[in-house]
Amino acid sequence: MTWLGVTRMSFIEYQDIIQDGDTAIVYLGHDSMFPVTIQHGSQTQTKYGVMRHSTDLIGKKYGSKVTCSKGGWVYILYPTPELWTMNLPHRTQILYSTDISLITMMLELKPGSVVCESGTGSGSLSHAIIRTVAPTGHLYTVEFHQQRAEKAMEEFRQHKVDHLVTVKNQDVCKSGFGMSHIADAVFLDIPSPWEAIGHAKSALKVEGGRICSFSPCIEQVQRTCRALEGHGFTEINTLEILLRVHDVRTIRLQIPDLGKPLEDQASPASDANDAPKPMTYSQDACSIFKSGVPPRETVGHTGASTEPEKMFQLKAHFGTWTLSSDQYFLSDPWHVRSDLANM
Ligand SMILES: C[S@@+](CC[C@H](N)C(=O)[O-])C[C@H]1O[C@@H](n2cnc3c(N)ncnc32)[C@H](O)[C@@H]1O
Repeated sequence: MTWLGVTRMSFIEYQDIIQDGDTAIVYLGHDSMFPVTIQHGSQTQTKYGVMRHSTDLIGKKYGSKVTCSKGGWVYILYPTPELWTMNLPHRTQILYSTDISLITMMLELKPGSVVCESGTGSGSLSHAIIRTVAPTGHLYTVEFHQQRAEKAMEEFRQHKVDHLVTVKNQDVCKSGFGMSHIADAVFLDIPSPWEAIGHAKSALKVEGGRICSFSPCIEQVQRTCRALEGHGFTEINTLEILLRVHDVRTIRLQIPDLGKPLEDQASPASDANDAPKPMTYSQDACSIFKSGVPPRETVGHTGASTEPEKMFQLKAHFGTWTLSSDQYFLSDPWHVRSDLANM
């Protein structure tokens, strides 16, 4: 993409040099980052002092260590969908990268895929989908809250991915996605997904489309599963993904004293009548190991709440269906479901 003769930053193509108009991520540490729009003449305050965009940022390489006015330093990072998810302005609850990775895999998204999504929310998942389906695929995302739809479109333009996404401001349960039989995949993150299953089916391609609906409550999951079954979806699964981060610890273990090696012993036979001796350990000799220790407790949710005390149980469920003329088949082509035929 070109702008005034130079390549402009885009969330789907890496660019080396920080330029006026870019969205960059200011990295102060693993738990301390924020996004900034680079602008000639602007400045950004950090706890390490001020950064002047014209002199400290524009023209520098992404990944550079930038020293602020009080002497401390930060890194300026190129924005990826993962970094955006960690730093975006929240207008709603959002999906995080753990769930996004499972959703991307189970929906079999790839470059060229056509995807329908609702609701757009804060655009966290949308950015990841757009990066995956680029450069030839497309995301159609439906959001019934007007300001959220407008803000998402503005961000897609700013991030130079607007040619890969269409935002529609409508109620997906009433008006659907506004297309028929072209989507490879549909994703739902709305309070009443069961009301949108019929529209999702109409949007999906005639054979082999996949759908995923993400819900925090098991009652929502049950209603959606029933709706999926009723509309002829097959292979319906309910999945939960739990992230287990291992702490790396350094452990010192004493080395047991195993005696002399056999070849150094005068005569192995001389020890034959000796009773077994208790294991002894050398006082000084230790081996140092690195060990991965799993957490004692695993947080039972990975999305829908950023506050640990609000622990929702999250379920994502997936269904695939294939349709051939007037009959529905399971994905095993030998097995025709007679109860779904003629639906
Ligand atoms: C939890 S947020 C989605 C977050 C999004 N997945 C993300 O990662 O940023 C749910 C969104 O769905 C929208 N929504 C709820 N019901 C809807 C409907 N029937 N049609 C369209 N949008 C709807 C809400 O306005 C809200 O913005």
